[in-house]
Amino acid sequence: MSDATVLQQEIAVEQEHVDRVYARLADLRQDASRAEKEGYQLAGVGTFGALVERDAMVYHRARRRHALDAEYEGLVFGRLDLNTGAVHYVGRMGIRDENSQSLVVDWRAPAAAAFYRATPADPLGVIRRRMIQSARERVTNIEDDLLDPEAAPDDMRVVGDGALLASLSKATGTGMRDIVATIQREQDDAIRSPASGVTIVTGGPGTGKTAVALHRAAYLLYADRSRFAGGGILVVGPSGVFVNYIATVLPSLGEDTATLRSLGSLVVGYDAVRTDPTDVAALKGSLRIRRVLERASHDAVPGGPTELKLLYRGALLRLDNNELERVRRKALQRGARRNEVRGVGFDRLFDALWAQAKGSVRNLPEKREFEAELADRTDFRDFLRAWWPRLTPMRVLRWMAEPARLRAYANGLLSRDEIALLQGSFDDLAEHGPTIADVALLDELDELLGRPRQAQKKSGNPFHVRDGVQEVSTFSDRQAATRAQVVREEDYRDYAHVVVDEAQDVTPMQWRMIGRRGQYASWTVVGDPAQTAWSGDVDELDRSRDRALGSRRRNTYSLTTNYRNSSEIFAVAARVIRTIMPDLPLPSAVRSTGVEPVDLVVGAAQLPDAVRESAEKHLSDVDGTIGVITPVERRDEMAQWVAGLPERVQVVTALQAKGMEYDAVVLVEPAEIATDASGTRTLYVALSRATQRLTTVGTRDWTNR
Ligand SMILES: Nc1ncnc2c1ncn2[C@@H]1O[C@H](COP(=O)(O)OP(=O)(O)OP(=O)(O)O)[C@@H](O)[C@H]1O
Repeated sequence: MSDATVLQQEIAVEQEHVDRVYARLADLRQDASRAEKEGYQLAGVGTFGALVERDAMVYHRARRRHALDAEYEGLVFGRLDLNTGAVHYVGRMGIRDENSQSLVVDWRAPAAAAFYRATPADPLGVIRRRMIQSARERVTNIEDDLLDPEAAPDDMRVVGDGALLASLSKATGTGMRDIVATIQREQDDAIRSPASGVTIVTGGPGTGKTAVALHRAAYLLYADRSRFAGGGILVVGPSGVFVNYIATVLPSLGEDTATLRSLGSLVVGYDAVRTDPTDVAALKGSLRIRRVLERASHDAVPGGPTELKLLYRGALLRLDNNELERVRRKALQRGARRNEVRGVGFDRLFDALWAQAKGSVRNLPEKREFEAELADRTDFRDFLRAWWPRLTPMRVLRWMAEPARLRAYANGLLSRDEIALLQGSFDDLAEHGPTIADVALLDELDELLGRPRQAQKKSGNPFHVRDGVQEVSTFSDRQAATRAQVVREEDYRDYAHVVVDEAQDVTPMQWRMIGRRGQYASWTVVGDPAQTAWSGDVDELDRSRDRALGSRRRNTYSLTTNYRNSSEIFAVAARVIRTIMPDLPLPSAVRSTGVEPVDLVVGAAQLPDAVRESAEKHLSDVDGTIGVITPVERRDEMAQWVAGLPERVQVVTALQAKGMEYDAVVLVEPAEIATDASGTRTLYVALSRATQRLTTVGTRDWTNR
């Protein structure tokens, strides 16, 4: 029998099982819809109990239907034939038949672990591992690994060679795909690492760190749903572009309890995309800026009153600037937070006025009455508001735009050159909002200023809009929601798990910002030190990370295979990083396309055409996305050069390219990116984004660096 015939026969065998699974899925879906409809009909009964029941039913069934729909495509992707004679199918969700027999095991269940972990050396009871590829409900291909030939029955057939490679050669879409069907063993170790403590995953470009981090989030939700869905999972990535790219992975895993944020949007109310020049970003990211902010948070309000004059029962009470300063300083002693100790400041002001009044006012009433009389006066209240207003972090950060203030706050903490570097970097705050680095400063100021105590606001709507079940709003749902903690206040901070992706680029100040949101969390931290753009103090960076992670137990994993780049493309990236890190262990790229990257050096006048033509060429070379990666300063001009090309062509800066992946990349002016060691690491990142094709275009030769 030919190989092709055997394959067709085996496909037919699997198709039979897959048909059963989809038939069962259709039944379950119908059940869910019916129950949902019945739930709505209960409304007609009109009793309170019926309404409560209705909403609970509708809510749960709608969720169930949503889950069934989300996992439709490629639902069954694996089969294990065990030496006990048992057969397990592995898929995106667990499904049982009407007799509660398992038709598919959820990929995260212990019974599915062998699918990812079994090797010929350690088959874990698996004789044959089969990967089943399908399009919608049709099985299209099968790839087998025979792990324990000695135990294999004579009639067992083994087909195919390389499901992983087939999956890696598929075109890249605009969003990241899940890898549940082809998770490799070293990745699976990290995904199933213990739920508590800190899981640290390192590895070179394309080794699946992001994929592992996200699948780990899905695994944790499966392994201990009440803990992780209840507390929530925070996923932090470097940029908005990146967060959009990975946003598609978690819903496809059926999870809706993860909050995805970029470093510029972690603080409520901000969605920063602007970047500072590298040296400014390093300064703003360094812990030394904290003391500068602390001074600002205690300073007098610009334009605030410099004296207090009150005519009281015929006598003039007067506090000059020195006196006012003394009162303010005293109230702000020992790290007091300005917005929280307003009352203390006011009390001290009353004390100072009282002391004066005692010497100059006849018929002075009791101190209490004296205070009440003053507190009733509009002129006095106006003074208090101007002298000690409630300050927002943004208002204080804007003070730093004033050179004299910045110099005063930074005096003795930053060098002259550093102060000069910062000068001007806060000028655009009012008009353009904060930069990504500023957001961590705003969070720090929020901490330093504190917040006035407020009555707890009741939320009108207990549900996030996210899962589309807005209609549930009864008492029972609210209770259920509270149990599941679907309700999270806007500035929620008590996450059960925090995932930090591209951790090598998180600055010390940003670690503080993230740490505030993960005080009770377990953590997954993934990154690659060789890809960092950080140009500041490395020890300080390590210390801040350690402080955020605390003394929790750490489990460290390293990934060694680059699944993204063709070996031809990664060879170019590897050459670049070797120039500054000759001994760095690099991952091995498993896939060769036989196509060498192209390097073009052209005159400045030809650059726009060369970029556009390269992008056009790649449009015909590949089916998926094409990234045009540019130095930060050239972003806008590049967008013009490629204007009008299909949406598959996306312009990003070298910094925005962090974590991203494209089928083809046109990298513009590499020499302008690699101006120093940090720039060389950024160039390494940019060069390792493409799966199939890479063209570098510039006006200068950059290869002999
Ligand atoms: N086991 C796997 N099966 C199939 N594809 C995989 C596997 N592991 C990783 N990939 C794919 O390899 C590519 C790179 O993965 P990912 O982005 O997670 O790597 P990374 O280590 O975070 O990369 P970088 O550090 O360069 O940003 C993705 O397209 C991912 O889907």
